[in-house]
Amino acid sequence: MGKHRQKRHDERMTFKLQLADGNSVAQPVLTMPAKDIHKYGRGHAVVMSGPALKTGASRLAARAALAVGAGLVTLIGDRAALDEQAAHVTAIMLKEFDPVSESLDGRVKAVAIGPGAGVTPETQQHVLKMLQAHVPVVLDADAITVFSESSQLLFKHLDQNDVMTPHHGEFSRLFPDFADDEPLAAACAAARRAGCVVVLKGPNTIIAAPCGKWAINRHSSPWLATAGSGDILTGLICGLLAQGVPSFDAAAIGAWLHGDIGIRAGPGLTADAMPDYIPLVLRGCLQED
Ligand SMILES: NC(=O)C1=CN([C@@H]2O[C@H](COP(=O)(O)OP(=O)(O)OC[C@H]3O[C@@H](n4cnc5c(N)ncnc54)[C@H](O)[C@@H]3O)[C@@H](O)[C@H]2O)[C@@H](O)CC1
Ligand SMILES: Nc1ncnc2c1ncn2[C@@H]1O[C@H](COP(=O)(O)OP(=O)(O)O)[C@@H](O)[C@H]1O
Repeated sequence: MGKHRQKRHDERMTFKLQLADGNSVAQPVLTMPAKDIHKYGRGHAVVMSGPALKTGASRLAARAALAVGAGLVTLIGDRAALDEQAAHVTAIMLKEFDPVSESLDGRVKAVAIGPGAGVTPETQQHVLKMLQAHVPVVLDADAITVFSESSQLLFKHLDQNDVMTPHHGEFSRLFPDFADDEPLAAACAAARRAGCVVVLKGPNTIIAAPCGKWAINRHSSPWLATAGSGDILTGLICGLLAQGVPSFDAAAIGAWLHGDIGIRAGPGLTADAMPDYIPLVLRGCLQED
């Protein structure tokens, strides 16, 4: 394992993954946080903003990370991007930050990068820099595509605490030799090769770990096929990781919660509206003493 990881605190873990029939993701159990918890105890998540005029996708991810329970969420990026973000967010914090020359605050517990990032050399640099930090990283969208021609470089920096969330198009670019395989076999082979958790998205979403463990989330709805829906999933997983949920469980629970949003909301669902369903979805999972 290349990266130093922070010790996970079981008392901080309020989400429990449940599997039915061996590998089907079932409704997770959410327990109340400790009475004396504070926001840093619930975890600080960081989402890398896309550049100006491409900030929407990262904002969706940040909103989902906060709503799923991270105690604090910060969008990081350049000044022009943050000026745009500032017109839209309130509870989410903003920090001007250059991942190449600066390091993350030691209290950050999870990072998401890729939504709206752009397929550019800068995105590749930013991803590699984030992967050198001490925290789990969720890679989505352009953070995956940008390594189409240099997948080995990416795989060298990933470990089992990281999660990547490709749709089939992104998957085919990074794993062209598995792209035509049956999805379960493809996702498992990809996780082994990449050395991280792979979430192969679709009507059924497959979650595969490098150790061979896998699960399928069938709890979903075609209303989720809407622009920005995957950015919400990225934020959910990042927010769960920030709360100390282990990466495989965070990916599987995130997929179930995402599906539940689609089922509850139904027709007319847009990604903008998805974070508003998260409290309802979480209440459905809550086990009160
Ligand atoms: N509100 C926003 O600002 C949004 C920004 N987005 C960003 O837009 C950029 C491009 O992302 P896209 O995902 O649209 O495009 P991609 O750059 O991944 O390419 C889409 C191409 O992949 C193919 N493909 C194959 N299988 C697919 C599948 N299962 N789902 C989707 N496409 C598939 C499509 O046919 C299409 O030609 C990313 O940076 C993304 O984060 C999107 O997330 C949508 C919302
Ligand atoms: N037909 C479908 N049924 C169920 N879920 C779907 C369907 N189509 C897409 N989804 C889900 O919606 C999300 C779409 O993500 P993605 O393709 O990355 O879109 P975007 O880049 O616009 O955010 C994924 O989580 C995927 O599993």
